[in-house]
Amino acid sequence: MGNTSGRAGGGEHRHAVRRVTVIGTGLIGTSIALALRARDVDVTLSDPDPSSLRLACDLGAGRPLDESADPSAAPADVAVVAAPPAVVPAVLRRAQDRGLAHVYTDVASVKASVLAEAERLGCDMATFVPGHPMGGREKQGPGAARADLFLGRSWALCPTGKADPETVAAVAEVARLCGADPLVLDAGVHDRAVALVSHAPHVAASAVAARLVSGDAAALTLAGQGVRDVTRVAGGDPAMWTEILTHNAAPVADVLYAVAADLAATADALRGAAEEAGTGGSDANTAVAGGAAPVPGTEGAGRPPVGAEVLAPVRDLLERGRAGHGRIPGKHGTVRLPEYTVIPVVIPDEPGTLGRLFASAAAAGVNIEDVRIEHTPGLPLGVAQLHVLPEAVDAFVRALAADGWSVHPGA
Ligand SMILES: NC(=O)c1ccc[n+]([C@@H]2O[C@H](COP(=O)([O-])OP(=O)(O)OC[C@H]3O[C@@H](n4cnc5c(N)ncnc54)[C@H](O)[C@@H]3O)[C@@H](O)[C@H]2O)c1
Ligand SMILES: O=C(O)C(=O)C[C@]1(C(=O)O)C=C[C@@H](O)C=C1
Repeated sequence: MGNTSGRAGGGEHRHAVRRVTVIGTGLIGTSIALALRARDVDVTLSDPDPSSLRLACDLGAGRPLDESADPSAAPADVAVVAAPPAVVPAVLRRAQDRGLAHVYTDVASVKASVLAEAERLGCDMATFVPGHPMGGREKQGPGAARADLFLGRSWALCPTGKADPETVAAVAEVARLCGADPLVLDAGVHDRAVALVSHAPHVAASAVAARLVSGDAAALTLAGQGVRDVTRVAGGDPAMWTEILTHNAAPVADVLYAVAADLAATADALRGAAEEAGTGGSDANTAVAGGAAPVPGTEGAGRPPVGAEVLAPVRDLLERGRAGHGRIPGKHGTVRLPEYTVIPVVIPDEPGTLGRLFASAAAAGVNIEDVRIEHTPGLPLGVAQLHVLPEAVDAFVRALAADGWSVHPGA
């Protein structure tokens, strides 16, 4: 990105942010509000969907904005518009007209189109600093919100040049209060960057996941962590993602053509290898249902190995893939998240099991910080992966074992 980007002033222009209004209490708005509440910021909330607003308030994300009062009498320091990209400019314009805050930002996943429309609608660009926190989930709504969603993540800020440094500093402070690292960059540069690191990967994940729709049930039973990792984001909301992709269409298309070319070259090479090895078949489900097929490039089938030059494009993609993966900065940047120890517990797949397990934890005085359940369809057992603080592990394992649980520390 050369000199078109930079970390937002690290203290030079620190701005005290004490009152924030969040407009749109879905996943991102509520996560921001929860993070700000944890730093004692006074947060007011607004959403056209009363059930989202109520749930956000019940989660402790803030109190409802009094829509009947005149907000310009006591404007918030910052208003955060956390609505879908297409409505952000109109919501911003209305918030500015009402005088809700001194400074405004948004969180939309695309920036150039939002900026252009905000200008077209006559929004005040001197008080608007477009933003995009690079943390999220494949779930929607306030129920999925987490105060730690942005810890150690970059938070893009794309000021137009009309906003003064104090205004940019106020929004950078919101990002910092959420535990993120603000990064100032041009909107077009931002959109090309997220096409590469977020939007095209989302489409690629969906393309892989879409193959599973017609996948044989027997094949899906073999799903392990690999396919879960590769397709996690494909669980996102299709309506929201269609909007995001449409707003960043050209940069995403560029990346997808390159991905498609790599996939096509790899498929051609593998088809060539299969033909050379005389194994020909092309249906993944047939391969699973019909037993083991000879692996091209090995001597196992009693045929000569497939030539290295036939497989060169495959190897080349795998090498470049590993190199690209290695360039992704550490998941949480320089921020250290609490380290939890994972305690696997084998649990029967029957009603009430988790309740009893949590009751055992509570009786032992141990807080379960997070829980994941691994469960193979059709099996009567699953594994609950309980995340606890390291200092609680010994007492916890003893207590669970004493209660008769099949507990497997270190497994
Ligand atoms: N989901 C992610 O991982 C992620 C990450 C970073 C940024 N974003 C961006 O955050 C924004 C919100 O996404 P989300 O995932 O929180 O979606 P969400 O569906 O969880 O929440 C969107 C909220 O906006 C509200 N809303 C709709 N129209 C509105 C309007 N006119 N005025 C005010 N509120 C309105 C909805 O009622 C809903 O509560 C989007 O712009 C998205 O691009 C999403
Ligand atoms: O982690 C996820 O689930 C996300 O999809 C988050 C993610 C991303 O691609 O990193 C998705 C869209 C956003 O605009 C920002 C972040």
